[in-house]
Amino acid sequence: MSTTTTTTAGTTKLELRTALGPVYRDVLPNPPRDCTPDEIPVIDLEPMFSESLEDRAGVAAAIRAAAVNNGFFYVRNHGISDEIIERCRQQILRFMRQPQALKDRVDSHAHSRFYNGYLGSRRAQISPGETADVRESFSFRYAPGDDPSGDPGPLPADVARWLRSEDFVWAGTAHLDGFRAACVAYWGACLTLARRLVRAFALSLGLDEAYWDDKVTCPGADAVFNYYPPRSEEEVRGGYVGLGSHTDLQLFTLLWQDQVGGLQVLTKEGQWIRAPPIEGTIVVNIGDFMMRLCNDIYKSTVHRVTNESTQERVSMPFFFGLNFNCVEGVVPSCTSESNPPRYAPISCGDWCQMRFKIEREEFLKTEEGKKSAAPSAVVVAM
Ligand SMILES: O=C(O)CCC(=O)C(=O)O
Ligand SMILES: [Fe+2]
Repeated sequence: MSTTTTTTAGTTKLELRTALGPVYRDVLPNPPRDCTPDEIPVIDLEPMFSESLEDRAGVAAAIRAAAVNNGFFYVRNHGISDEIIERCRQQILRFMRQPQALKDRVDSHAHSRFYNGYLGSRRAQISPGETADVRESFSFRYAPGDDPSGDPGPLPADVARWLRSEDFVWAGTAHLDGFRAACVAYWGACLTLARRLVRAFALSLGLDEAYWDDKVTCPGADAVFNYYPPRSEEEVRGGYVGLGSHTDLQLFTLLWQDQVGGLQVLTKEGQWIRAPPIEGTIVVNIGDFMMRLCNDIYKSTVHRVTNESTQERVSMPFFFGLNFNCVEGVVPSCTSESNPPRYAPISCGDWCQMRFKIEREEFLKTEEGKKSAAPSAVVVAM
């Protein structure tokens, strides 16, 4: 590949935020280019739903190959219907196109204890060395009453204390007929798919398929609906990003994106590659917690988004992890006497909380962040 011949002299350092403090990556000076099918393959999930273990093992092997490489792949035949996706996308557009005051009813800074609700454009900055994010988002989390596998019923206290859903997100959007139902239907379909996929991941790591089954009963299942408006002239001139460079936090992310494009992935070599929309697919990428559990065999890969088009862009990631109370260390199949665990066990909940907190606290110290501390009733002029 031509990128490997570039000398290190022209590289730049990219600072990334992690739960444990900053880490750095070298980035080549080459402009972003399209990915090749080897770099971000398309995996057909049809055989994952087969009765035959051999079929399922084939999918697991394909996942492993992608996960050790760039940690990103597309899946098709994933089982989430076009109707569920389209209804959700339409409702997100409807929510985002409302007057600012209506969106601020569910403002995250003002109302949420757990980073749920609405975040306006330039109200967060995921990457410390880039700009605030020109992205609006609406987030909600696992609620037992909405679980597509059925309400798990009364939860033990150590599980219940980790529940992160908040009703204000639905109370403040109740005027949008069908909004909640469409969001929850998409979220539920993602959760069902993720619980299947986590079995394929277990198989891919040489574990029993059921290895994590009882640890995903009340899981990290965070929907974050992203809306990237076309950037203003000023934002284009200022080199504003849509969503700055970052890694995802949990086991893996399911990411539906519309046809506008803008997602980029940083390869091991330090080359930005575009992950263009492919109709009928969902992007899957490895998160930091999975990388910990498999002792770095699978890669939690840096990615970023900028909407360079003149259209609105919608993406609908779903972040999937273990039950937040589960304290999990490196899995047995990824460690040996000669390859000891690099990471201490930690709960998925603590892991996520650490980074969300750092991100919010650091942002509130920036100039743009200080404006977010304004009372929610005040629409702050940008
Ligand atoms: O919008 C996208 O394509 C990616 C979003 C993303 O990376 C995230 O929300 O973590
Ligand atoms: Fe992401």
